[in-house]
Amino acid sequence: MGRQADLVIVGVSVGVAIGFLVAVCAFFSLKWYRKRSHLQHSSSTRSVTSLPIRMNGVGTSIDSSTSLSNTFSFQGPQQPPKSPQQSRWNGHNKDLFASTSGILKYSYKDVQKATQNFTTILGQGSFGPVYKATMPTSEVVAIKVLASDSKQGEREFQTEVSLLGRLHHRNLVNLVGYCVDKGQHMLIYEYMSNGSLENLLYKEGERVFTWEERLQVALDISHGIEYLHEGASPPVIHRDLKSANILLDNTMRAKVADFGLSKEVVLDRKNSSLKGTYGYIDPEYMSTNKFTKKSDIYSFGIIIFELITAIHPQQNLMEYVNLASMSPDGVDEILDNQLVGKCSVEEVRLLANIAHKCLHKTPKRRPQIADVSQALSRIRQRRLQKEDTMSFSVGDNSHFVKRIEDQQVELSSMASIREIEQA
Ligand SMILES: Nc1ncnc2c1ncn2[C@@H]1O[C@H](COP(=O)(O)OP(=O)(O)OP(=O)(O)O)[C@@H](O)[C@H]1O
Repeated sequence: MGRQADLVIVGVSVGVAIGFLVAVCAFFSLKWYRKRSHLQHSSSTRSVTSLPIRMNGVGTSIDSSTSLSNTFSFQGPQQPPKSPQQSRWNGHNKDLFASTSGILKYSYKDVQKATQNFTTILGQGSFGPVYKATMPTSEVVAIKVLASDSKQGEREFQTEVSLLGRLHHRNLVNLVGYCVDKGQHMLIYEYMSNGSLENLLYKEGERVFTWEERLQVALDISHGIEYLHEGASPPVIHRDLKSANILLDNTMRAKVADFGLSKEVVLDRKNSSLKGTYGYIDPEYMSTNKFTKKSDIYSFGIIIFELITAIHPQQNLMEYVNLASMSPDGVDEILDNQLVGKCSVEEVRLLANIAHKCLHKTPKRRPQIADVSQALSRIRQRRLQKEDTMSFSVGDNSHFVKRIEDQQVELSSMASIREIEQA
């Protein structure tokens, strides 16, 4: 009986011990499971909702669900080689593109707020409206909203984002951000407070546009194109150079805008396969359908004549130019009224001569953009030298005036000495 009681006690103790062990194991397993599932949850939340990135010194976050990863691939020279860790995070590479190219990605909400719910319209282009906006970084920008029903617009949007990510020059309008959210595609550019060259030349009531400013604008455009043709790798042909695509900043320095957004030309209300804008298109391109750098040079020649004459290419500019070219001083007759008597006729003729070369019928005989820049620089240097000579001669006169004044002082003091002696 006593032995039986011992056995029961041992059995109960073993049972209690096993039960305790099982309970302890269950407790720790539960704790470990909870910890693990929490970690998994937080890491998946991070990768699905937002990626914190830092660009241009500004911290921001990108919504990975709206990344461009599924729509196009980017292979710019500035993209750093992928690290093994990056390759594993394949789904987020395009967000890294946004950070490496320095172009910020904004949400629809950000843009809506920055444009005061799209009420600050600057103008309407063929791709959609453009709004003025102040971003959370307090930078003032221009936001181009691409029409959502335009398939071509979407393709061009992708082209421009990838292009501009690698193109930076002081004479190009910088892309500073973009938004692809809620079915909308928007491009965010630096704000150019003096608007387009087209508005400056043709809108009534715009400020006086001096000859010196026009020469500088021509040189700025030339440098912008030079960067596209000679500096970018691979080279970029603009395809839609026109005064509406030249924008001016607060100091009246010009920048080339809208590369990557060239659109098809509408002829007889039908889209042709040609790209560009009526009045600026190289006739050689119209007949061969081959667009080269020299077609951009042609369009630039037209812009130079706009600067000289303030006649719009869609208002028979070329007819006036051809008529004027029949006599050596013909260009004086078509000079913008604002400039008459306020600029050097010699300089006008030199500039017209450059424009004529750009418009040569045979593309091969048109100058390269670097030659155009040089020729424009020479006109400006010439003017600066002239100004120097003039200021030197003005300086000489003042020297003579000073000497005469000194002599007068000397004479009068001599006279007063004589008066004293006589007294
Ligand atoms: N970065 C900018 N800063 C200030 N204003 C701008 C900027 N970009 C465009 N605008 C203005 O917005 C208007 C529309 O510009 P947009 O580039 O869309 O069309 P466009 O070049 O005039 O015509 P198209 O689309 O037919 O080429 C123009 O009046 C232009 O001056």
